[in-house]
Amino acid sequence: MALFSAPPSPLGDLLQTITFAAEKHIHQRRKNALKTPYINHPLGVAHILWFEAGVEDIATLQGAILHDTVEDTDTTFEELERHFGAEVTRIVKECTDDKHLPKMERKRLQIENAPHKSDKAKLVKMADKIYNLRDLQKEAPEGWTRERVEEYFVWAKKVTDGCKGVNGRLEAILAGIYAKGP
Ligand SMILES: Nc1nc2c(ncn2[C@@H]2O[C@H](COP(=O)(O)OP(=O)(O)O)[C@@H](OP(=O)(O)OP(=O)(O)O)[C@H]2O)c(=O)[nH]1
Ligand SMILES: [Mn+2]
Repeated sequence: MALFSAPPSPLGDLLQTITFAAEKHIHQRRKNALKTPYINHPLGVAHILWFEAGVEDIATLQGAILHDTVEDTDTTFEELERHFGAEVTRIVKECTDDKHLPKMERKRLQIENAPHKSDKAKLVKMADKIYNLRDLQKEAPEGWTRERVEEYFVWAKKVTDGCKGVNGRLEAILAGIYAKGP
């Protein structure tokens, strides 16, 4: 409960965003052996953007923190709009797969749609893939074969190739990851 009215600030906006995402992902775990809390992933994506890519735009960082809330929890775009406004909601929308579609179709659409996304959504998409690829280099999710990991690398490259032109640092990190491989 707020005891006083905090002044508007990007730091406050970020805290609200982190708290919202943490509550939404509360029951979700990563697919690793330790079953890490899922919130580590969206926070890690925002961390890559700020600390490795030099991204200072708050809406982009908020989009990163919220990027899996609609896809993976009961969160709606209306709810995001109400709490965080139109720009943040648009970024999340651009990063959200339609879960009603078959998986193969979703994967195909990510490749096809990547080049047409906004610059801010491209930043989130690239950082999302960096986080997941690094996870795969450390440890495959439970039940994943070597082949499935390799296929993820091939597919992720096709998606991130379509995101080129907005951040050289992210592109360099991705090039290093693909050169090393799984
Ligand atoms: N590497 C890895 N990924 C994990 C882990 N736990 C959960 N994930 C999530 O799994 C997704 C990648 O697995 P897939 O089999 O391709 O997708 P699926 O979730 O639709 O089954 C990613 O979703 P996403 O972030 O929405 O991204 P993407 O599906 O668009 O790549 C990733 O965040 C983990 O321990 N390691
Ligand atoms: Mn993600």
